[in-house]
Amino acid sequence: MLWKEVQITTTLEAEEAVVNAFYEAGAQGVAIQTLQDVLLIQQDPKVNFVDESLLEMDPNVSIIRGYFSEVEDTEKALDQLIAAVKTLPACGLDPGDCELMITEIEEDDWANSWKKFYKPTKVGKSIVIKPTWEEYEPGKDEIVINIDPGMAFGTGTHETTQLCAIKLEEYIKPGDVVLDIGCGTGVLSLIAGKLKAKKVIAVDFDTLAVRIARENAELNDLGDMVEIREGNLLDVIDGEADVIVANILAAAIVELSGIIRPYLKENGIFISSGIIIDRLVDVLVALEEENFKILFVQQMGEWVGVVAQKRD
Ligand SMILES: C[S@@+](CC[C@H](N)C(=O)[O-])C[C@H]1O[C@@H](n2cnc3c(N)ncnc32)[C@H](O)[C@@H]1O
Repeated sequence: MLWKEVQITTTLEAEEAVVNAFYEAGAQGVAIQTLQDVLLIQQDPKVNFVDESLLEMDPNVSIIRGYFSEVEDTEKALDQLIAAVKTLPACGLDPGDCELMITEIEEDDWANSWKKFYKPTKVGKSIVIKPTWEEYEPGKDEIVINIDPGMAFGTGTHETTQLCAIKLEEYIKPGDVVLDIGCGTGVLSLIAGKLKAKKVIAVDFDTLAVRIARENAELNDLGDMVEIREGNLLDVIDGEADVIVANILAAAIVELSGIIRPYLKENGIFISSGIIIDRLVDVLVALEEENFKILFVQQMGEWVGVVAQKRD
């Protein structure tokens, strides 16, 4: 179905009034974009990529986009919208230049527009994480992971994923048993599989992530070796692993630290991330209380990755 996207660039003070004008003119949906919002989105751990050019936005400007379906009389809607915006100065609001842009978009393009920002990403020495729809010619010794993230976290572009991936590359030995707690798209499990782990068990409590991770395992011919289970943290795990990786939030890493020992072999490695720098101390204290030796701490942006080893 075709949609008309009508964009008006206005001032922060006129933002609310312009949004109202959009709705009164019959817009089916309205999206607001300000520099403030972009900065907030960038800090959200569930968002993997932000178009860098958005960070150059004027901080005093608000871009409002309204969406009109083809069944509406868009000409009439536009006239009504423009008339409403023109009344704003009389109400004491300065709407600025009100630059207007109208674009026709396919509904499908709208839903998939984020895909153009997701490109193959090289992580560590040999890992390349690539979206399924991009072509990539691997170099010698490169390991390519194909990912279709759908709505799950884990494109490989986020600092926390990369912190874990780099350490998996360093610590996994052929034949290892690996657990991936909070697997999202399954990206870390697939890396472990391609690094020749013997068995990988991945867990997520999000049903959608579990489905997407299973699809990605099949896509990478790792369906037999990487097993995806739905559940909370270690609830659906039995047995011991050589390496456990968990890219969740600090609170979950602290909780895991207290229950993880029985699931790790002697001298086993626990790689964790998703830890915002302010919570690093809590994680380190929790690990030390459980007699883990801290082998490595690395920061990327405001995120930290920690590698710890189980001691007797
Ligand atoms: C930050 S994402 C990491 C995804 C992927 N492992 C990566 O590194 O890109 C965290 C994932 O953990 C899952 N998660 C959060 N809390 C969990 C819990 N208590 N038990 C299982 N999964 C959890 C979320 O659903 C999400 O998919």
